Amino acid sequence: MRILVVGAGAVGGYFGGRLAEAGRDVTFLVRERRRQELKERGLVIRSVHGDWREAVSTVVSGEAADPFDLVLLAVKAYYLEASIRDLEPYIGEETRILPLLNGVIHLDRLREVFGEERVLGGLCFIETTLNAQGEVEQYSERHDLFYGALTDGQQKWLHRLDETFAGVRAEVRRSDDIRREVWKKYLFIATFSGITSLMGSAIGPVRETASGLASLSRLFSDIVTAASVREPELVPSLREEVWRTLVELEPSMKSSMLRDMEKGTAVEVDHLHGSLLDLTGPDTDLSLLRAVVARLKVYETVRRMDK
Ligand SMILES: NC(=O)C1=CN([C@@H]2O[C@H](COP(=O)(O)OP(=O)(O)OC[C@H]3O[C@@H](n4cnc5c(N)ncnc54)[C@H](OP(=O)(O)O)[C@@H]3O)[C@@H](O)[C@H]2O)C=CC1
Ligand SMILES: CC(C)(CO)C(=O)C(=O)O
Repeated sequence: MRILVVGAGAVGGYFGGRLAEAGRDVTFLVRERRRQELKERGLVIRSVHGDWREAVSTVVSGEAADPFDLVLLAVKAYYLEASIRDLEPYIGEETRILPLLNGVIHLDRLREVFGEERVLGGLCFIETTLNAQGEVEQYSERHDLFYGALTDGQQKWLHRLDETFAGVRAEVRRSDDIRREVWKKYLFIATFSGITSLMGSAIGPVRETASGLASLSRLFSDIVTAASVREPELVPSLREEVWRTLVELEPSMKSSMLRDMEKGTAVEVDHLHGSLLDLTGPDTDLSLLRAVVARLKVYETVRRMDK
């Protein structure tokens, strides 16, 4: 199986690195700056599960390569359109794309561009970031990746993924209902990234403060209300389970969005939170969700003004 990992960042670098570590045939689609970094230092993973450093194969869009069997897509949502253009030459008739982005609307877009059969369902739970040296740093234990079929036709293809991930140093699981898992993660991450970014804090202190906990609860309720417009049966059925996850999270846990804000990089506000507001009209009372969008938009404005 020839694998193309699009984005050698916090997520792609980690799971792509673990696949390469297990001897799989992995190439990273990168841009020029990242290629230089990887050339000089190799791909470096610093993790509670064991560090790893190795030279990796890279391709920069435009360079010739045969179509790949599997594309692991791990870019931020604001680079989705550019990455679609960049990876198009490497997609063949039999290629399957496994996206690991948070959220859901990228799936609509990928299916529109590449066709429903090519796009699998996927997601991950991992707390990683790229440090100033371009190394993947992992902060907590979880390194879980879920994949599954979004169409009946994809079911027969999944055994190839089972084989590909066998023996890889990560918790990789096939899901029989990946759509449910993707939405569960979306409700969770929209709330978790929203509240930690709004409060500028890990989750523990938010829950420890009465008004912080009330805001967390209100934001979750707003997100469930908005998401239910699109998925009226599935979303309410996930409510209890996702809330339990939010109240049981390790107190020190921060979202990747908050980490991005601490680094001063862009945030996936339109993809994760704005798209939820788009599902409802302007009169729907979603005050906490609107406050999160406003906070993140102001952050983006300040970034632009500082440049
Ligand atoms: N980090 C985390 O802990 C988690 C993140 N996620 C989700 O995973 C997704 C990826 O996030 P994350 O890995 O943190 O993001 P990062 O910014 O760390 O990594 C994304 C990488 O993609 C590269 N990239 C972007 N566009 C292209 C392109 N056209 N061609 C080649 N490379 C490209 C960027 O490279 P360049 O340097 O050139 O810009 C960057 O290295 C997001 O949707 C995020 O929400 C999900 C779970 C956990
Ligand atoms: C919460 C976490 C770390 C779990 O994967 C995540 O998805 C994110 O912060 O983007």
